[in-house]
Amino acid sequence: MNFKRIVVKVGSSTLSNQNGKLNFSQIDALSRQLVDLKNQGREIILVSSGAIAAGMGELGYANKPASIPEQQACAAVGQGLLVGIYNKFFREYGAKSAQILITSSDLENRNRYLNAFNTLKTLIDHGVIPVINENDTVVTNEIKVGDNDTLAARVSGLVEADLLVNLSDVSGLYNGNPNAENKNLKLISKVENITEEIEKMAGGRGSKVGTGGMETKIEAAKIAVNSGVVMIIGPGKEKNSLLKIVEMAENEKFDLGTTFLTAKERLSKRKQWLNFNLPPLGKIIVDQGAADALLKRGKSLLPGGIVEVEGEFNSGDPVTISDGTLEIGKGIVNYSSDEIEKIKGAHSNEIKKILGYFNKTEVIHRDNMVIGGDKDEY
Ligand SMILES: Nc1ncnc2c1ncn2[C@@H]1O[C@H](COP(=O)(O)OP(=O)(O)O)[C@@H](O)[C@H]1O
Ligand SMILES: N[C@@H](CCC(=O)OP(=O)(O)O)C(=O)O
Repeated sequence: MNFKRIVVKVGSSTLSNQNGKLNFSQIDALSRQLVDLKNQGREIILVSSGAIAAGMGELGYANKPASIPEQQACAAVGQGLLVGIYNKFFREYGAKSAQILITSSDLENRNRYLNAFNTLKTLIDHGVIPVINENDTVVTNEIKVGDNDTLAARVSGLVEADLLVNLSDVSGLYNGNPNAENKNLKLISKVENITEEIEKMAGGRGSKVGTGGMETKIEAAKIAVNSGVVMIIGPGKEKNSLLKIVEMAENEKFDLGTTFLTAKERLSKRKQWLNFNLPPLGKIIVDQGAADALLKRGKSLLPGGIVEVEGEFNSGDPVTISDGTLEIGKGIVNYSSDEIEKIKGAHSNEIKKILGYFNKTEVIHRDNMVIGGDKDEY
């Protein structure tokens, strides 16, 4: 396998000490390895946490402050410091870098999503290593859950990366939380399917500076593998671990960390955006016939198969599709929740009579839909 385009995510716990002071040897070693990978002819994007941790030291906090505004203040102070340090090391090793601050809601907006792609692609074409972090000043949820893991996965789908390496303070995913003083834990070296059993293994954060723990890394792995990107969780602090991980992955070995394999083909960029970046605003529940048509026969959703509508949404909004028990997909609707309430169960040629006007035959067209079990879409 050839991994040309690689996204590397590094956690706060790898870049800083428990007291919030930055670990310069670690940042130096990471920068050197990133430039080595670039000099091997690869395209590299770094998603780096560590702004809050860097700011903690600067503003005199020994522990992560409890309030979100204080954490945001730390991030604002720390982000500049962090990027300055990366810049220094990258320049020393002969590479250029750029700062990109981005939030999940930026990626929900189709134009911003495509703008982010265009900027990243142009930077890569110039041989620059983009350094991405969440724009912590304007978000609160991401700070609470440590969304850089999922942000890195979304970015890896956005740029159509071949590999996402998530460097952490653990060697990979264990069959239990090492934080909970579990003994005799086993490292899972390869995950072919992210089953419920795998999800249950993941617990919360392990250090005073990390956020989200293994839970957010498993969520990230789901996004990555469904976007056609292999993801590896590996030890950030082990000497030359990043170089070793990339070499190992190219040789299809599984000696270091945990590798999440891609089971399916990459979703198209538009379907990735719909599936992983757009939060649903409502739910449409369909009958068994419609569920079968969507799951097995690649059909669009017509009003006749709809039994229930939940939430309030407009035409053009994203919704989930459920068979009443399980979520079977996601799509963008051609009718509002009020309109669907009126036309549900009806034949498409009755829409005009019921509403007094006609928009589209389908409530959700196949092109605007991602269905979980539908192999040809992955
Ligand atoms: N099953 C598990 N296997 C490995 N680590 C786990 C597991 N469950 C929870 N963890 C915790 O997740 C931590 C890594 O996540 P986190 O603290 O957010 O670090 P980072 O800053 O690298 O994102 C580990 O230190 C570990 O304590
Ligand atoms: N944006 C925050 C990091 C949030 C986060 O995801 O942290 P981590 O779990 O260390 O990757 C910061 O730079 O401090």
